[in-house]
Amino acid sequence: MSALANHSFVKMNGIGNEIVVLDLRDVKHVVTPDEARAVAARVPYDQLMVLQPPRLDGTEAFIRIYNNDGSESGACGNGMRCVVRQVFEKTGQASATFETRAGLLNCWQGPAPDLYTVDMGVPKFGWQEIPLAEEFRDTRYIELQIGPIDAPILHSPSVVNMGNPHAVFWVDGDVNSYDLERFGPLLENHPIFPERANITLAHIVDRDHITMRTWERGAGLTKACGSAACATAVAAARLKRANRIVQMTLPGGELTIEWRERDDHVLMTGTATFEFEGRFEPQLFASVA
Ligand SMILES: N[C@@H](CCC[C@H](N)C(=O)O)C(=O)O
Repeated sequence: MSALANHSFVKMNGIGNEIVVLDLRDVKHVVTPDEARAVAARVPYDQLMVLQPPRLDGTEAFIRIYNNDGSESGACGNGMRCVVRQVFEKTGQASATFETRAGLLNCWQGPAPDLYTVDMGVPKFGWQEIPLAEEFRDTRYIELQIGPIDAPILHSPSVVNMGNPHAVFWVDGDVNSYDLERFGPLLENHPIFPERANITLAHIVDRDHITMRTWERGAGLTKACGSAACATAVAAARLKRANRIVQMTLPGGELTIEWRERDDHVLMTGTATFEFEGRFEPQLFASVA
């Protein structure tokens, strides 16, 4: 029987990004793609954040991040804030370090009681780090052969790795006026992205404010993608079109992103909302590997 049978979970959201938090620190079990998809069929989520026993001294947990298609990612900003809130409410802590596949993340409560900040680390810009399938010396803009997509503005994204791959397409005006549902999957799976990519449309309102919308790798259209907000803020600052502290407006809410001058770390601040707790019925995993 699956180790997840009868296990408790918590449903949360990070400004509308649907998150399930599953604390498996008491169980030696790595969730399989089939189990991740079975959980999504029972409790629809964008990302499943699984806490595994810590592998390093001084860390709270090793976090595995699953998209609802069963694939794994190195980063999920909104999901991390949900994990942080859960852990802090249980332990009374106000700061902690977590390990992810992309590295160590320092997290803390603040600057207001309902806000959580995650240090998302240092962005990467090298074409092999994103990764891209071929060499681009300058990743502030890359020329993409997009093919049959009938959207002429979608051609030169900025690309950034924020623990996961991101392509940011700069658009004028309302980010909702583009058919992201149609061309998101084509761009996510474009051959230039060997590990696929998260696809964002972003509009720079002014140097302190950006609006954006994301088609997520492995999850589709979501109300918010925290790592995409970080990638977008950093890409805009790299192009000298925005300041290093910016307000990001996503369909699900607001995030503040700071690309810290002194060490190039990206700090993401926003809320994390509790929805409900539950327990998985054993039969959910009956036919699962
Ligand atoms: N919603 C997330 C990003 C989740 C992972 C992403 N879909 C990927 O596969 O890289 C966020 O808030 O960062």
